[in-house]
Amino acid sequence: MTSLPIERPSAVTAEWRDLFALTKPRVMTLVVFTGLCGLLAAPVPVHPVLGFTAVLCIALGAGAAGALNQWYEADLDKKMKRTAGRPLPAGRMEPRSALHFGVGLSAFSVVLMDIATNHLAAAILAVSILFYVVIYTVWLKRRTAQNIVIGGAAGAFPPLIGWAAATGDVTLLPVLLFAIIFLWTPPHFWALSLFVKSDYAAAGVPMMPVVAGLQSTRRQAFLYTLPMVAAAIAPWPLGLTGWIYGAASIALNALFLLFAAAVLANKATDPAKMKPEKRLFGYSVLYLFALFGALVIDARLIP
Ligand code: HEM
Ligand SMILES: CC(C)=CCC/C(C)=C/CC/C(C)=C/COP(=O)(O)OP(=O)(O)O
Repeated sequence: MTSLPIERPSAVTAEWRDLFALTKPRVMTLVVFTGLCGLLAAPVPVHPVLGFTAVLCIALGAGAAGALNQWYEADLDKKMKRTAGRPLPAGRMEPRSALHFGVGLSAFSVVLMDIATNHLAAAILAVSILFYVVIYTVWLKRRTAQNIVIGGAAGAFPPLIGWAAATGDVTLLPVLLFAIIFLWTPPHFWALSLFVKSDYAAAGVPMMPVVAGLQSTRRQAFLYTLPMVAAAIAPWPLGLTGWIYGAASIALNALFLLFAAAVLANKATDPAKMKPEKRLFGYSVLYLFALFGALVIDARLIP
């Protein structure tokens, strides 16, 4: 019997795959989606080529920031099960290549955004990259359990960038979109950190459950959920959106509150018994996709 030849990826394919992995593609889908929604929710017609270029710049900038984050924290990533297989800790890539890739792509995304749209959008993109790399990764992540509260602001900028790219300015609605993601980040991340606490403890990263304990983290995640719900519903009573967004946001936020309350009520210390935490984390991702999707449907369907 003849055996079939095993297909191995060529070295070149494997290198491209690692460069792509350096951009944290799964997490960045939501970053890019919220940026796209900020652009589409703006009350101005946007030329498709310009819109596409703006969203591409957000994707490139976010990916570049992800690469710089991985360049800086390869030592931490090596100590955690979830991240040990990344290109740098696994030794499949030279740190210098990741640094050049991250710096080059950051500069390219900001310059292209500036040429294609306007100074404001390019400036906010540059601030987001710097915020994630310098404020979060270099400064706060290893120093304080408030790292993701302050540093997490980086991930809240994309809708502002999209809106600014379309209109050249920033008004109340995009500021509320920023606030929603800013307040969403603690329940999103702390839900996850509750059931991967041991990973962070092993790496010596002062994430909230490691520093303040499980119950305090559950309480704080719930406390951020309350203003998040208010910020997420506010655009409708303020007259900034129509009823489609209003109805969707009430339903989505009611469910978020319910899941966050279930986490608050859970007293488990064993990750195997943290179903409510896993559910809240999974739902947090779905929630943001659905909320921003509803915003665009509302903005485009209701004149
Ligand atoms: C500092 C703030 C944040 C931290 C520390 C954080 C951390 C994490 C971690 C550790 C994961 C799971 C593992 C992974 O796929 O790498 C994750 C998943 C995810 N995060 Fe966040 N996150 C933050 C903010 C955000 C923001 C602002 C967004 C987008 C708006 C986002 C979108 C996602 C998505 C879509 C996933 C699921 C990825 C998948 O399916 O694998 N995160 N986050
Ligand atoms: C436009 C632009 C520049 C956007 C930036 C997007 C941004 C800040 C996203 C934050 C989400 C993210 C990848 C968190 C991971 O935290 P971590 O680095 O602690 O996670 P890890 O443990 O998986 O490395």
